[in-house]
Formats: sequence, structure tokens, C-alpha cells
Amino acid sequence: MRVAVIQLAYGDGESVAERTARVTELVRRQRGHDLVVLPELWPAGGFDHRHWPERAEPVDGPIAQALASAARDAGVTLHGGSIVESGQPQTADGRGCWNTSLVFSPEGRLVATYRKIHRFGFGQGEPKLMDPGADIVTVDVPVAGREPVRVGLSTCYDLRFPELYRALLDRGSEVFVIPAAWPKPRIGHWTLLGRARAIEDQCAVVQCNTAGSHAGHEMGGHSQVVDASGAVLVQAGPDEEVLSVEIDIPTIHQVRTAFPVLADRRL
Ligand SMILES: O=C(O)CCC(=O)C(=O)O
Repeated sequence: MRVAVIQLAYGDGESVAERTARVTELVRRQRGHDLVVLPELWPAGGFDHRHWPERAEPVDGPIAQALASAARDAGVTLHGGSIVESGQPQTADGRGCWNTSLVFSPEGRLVATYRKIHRFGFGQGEPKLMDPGADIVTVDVPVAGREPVRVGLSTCYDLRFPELYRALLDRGSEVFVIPAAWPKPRIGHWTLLGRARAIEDQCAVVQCNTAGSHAGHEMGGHSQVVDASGAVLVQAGPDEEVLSVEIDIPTIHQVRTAFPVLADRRL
């Protein structure tokens, strides 16, 4: 499976419209990949809490439509990162707002949505403004010349909760995709935990972080793709960068057969 990871850098001076035009152009340039991945909350700004309410939109809103058409033009499965989703609150005290990842097929159809389960911010930002997701989501990504690859979805802070990845593994995931707006001061956790999830679940891991500085926070970059034995196949630096890498899917299953640790689980 050929994967492109678009590690975007953005600052406060770029409007959502300008950023969307730039991002969709970058996606269109990734023709030939099976899967293209964007970072968490790139349209609204990962830490730009102040602007989230006015930038919230439904999963068929203008950002989704722009991403759908870019996926179709490039002929790729597009993990469009996440948006601030607005919708009907699902509980009496619900906010009707989620951090929602969108996945589009190469035909431009919305084939999966994932609402971030673990909200980051310790009482500010996400826990204050957003509702948590409740569903574990996988999506089957078509790959030329072989059966589809099962991809498990999660977002940023979710990376710190290994039980989510076990649940994704138990639903057949072969690859985990993790868009993020992970800050620079804890970037060592980001790279290490990505490798940890790969090793403990024997899955390949695709991590797409944000770069640049916005809303007073410096993002850490260092997007990476890790194989199912924990080796880093490719890693970005601190700035905007597009990674392109081949994940060998049969190798994932060879790793599981050669070192069958998952068969020794005792719960
Ligand atoms: O867990 C962390 O250190 C960062 C998480 C984060 O920034 C997020 O989930 O948006």
C-alpha cells in the first residue's frame, strides 16, 4: 500500500479558504498513492479553540466537499484529517460538536467518519467545547492488485490509550492511521508511542502530525510511518513535508506468524 503523509505547517495568518485551496492542491499531486493522510483539525486549527465554533460544519459541508473532489481528482483514498463537526447533540447536555475524521474513497464518496474518543485539554478546548466519540471505526482501503487493507482510525491524544488500539486490532486492523496536532514539547512521546502501538499490536502505524506555530502553540512535526515490528520506515522533520512510502502488507502478517505474541493474550 503506497501512502502519502502530508505534514502541513500553518500559522494564524492563513485563512481557512486559503488553507483549503493549498491543501486540496497538495492532495491532487499525490496521484499514484493508495492512501493520502492529512493532519488533525487542519481547517479549524488544532489549538485555535477560539475559532472552532464559527468554523464547525457538518460532514457534508464545504470542507468535506472540497476534500471529496480532491480525492476523486487524485484517484486516492483520502484520510482528510479531522474537522470540527457540528450536528445534533446526542445527549441532553451534549454540545453538538465533535473532532471528526473523514475518509473519502477514490470516487470521492465519504466512506468513514470517526469522532475522537479521548478529548485533549484537561478541562479546556476539546472537553469544554466538544463531545467525545463513542464508536470504534475501521475502514477497508482498496489497494491495486490485492484485497483491501483494513485501517483502524484514531486521533492524536487517542495514541496514549492502548486499549483503543487493541479494540481496533480485534476488529481486524492491519494499519492504524493517526492524524494529530501534537505539540513540540512532547514530540518524544509521539514518536515513541507510535512505535509502541506498532510493536504491541503488530500493526503498521501511519502518524500525520502538524508543523508550524498557531494560536501560541508550536507543533512538533515528526510524522512517521512505522512497520509492524516497530521499525521507522520514514520520518519527517519539524517543517512542512510530504512523506511517500510503501507499506508491505504481507510483511505485517509475516511478523505476526514469526513472533505470535498476540496468540498469548490472556484476558
Ligand atoms: O497528548 C498529547 O501530548 C497531545 C495531544 C493533543 O495535542 C491532541 O490530542 O490534540
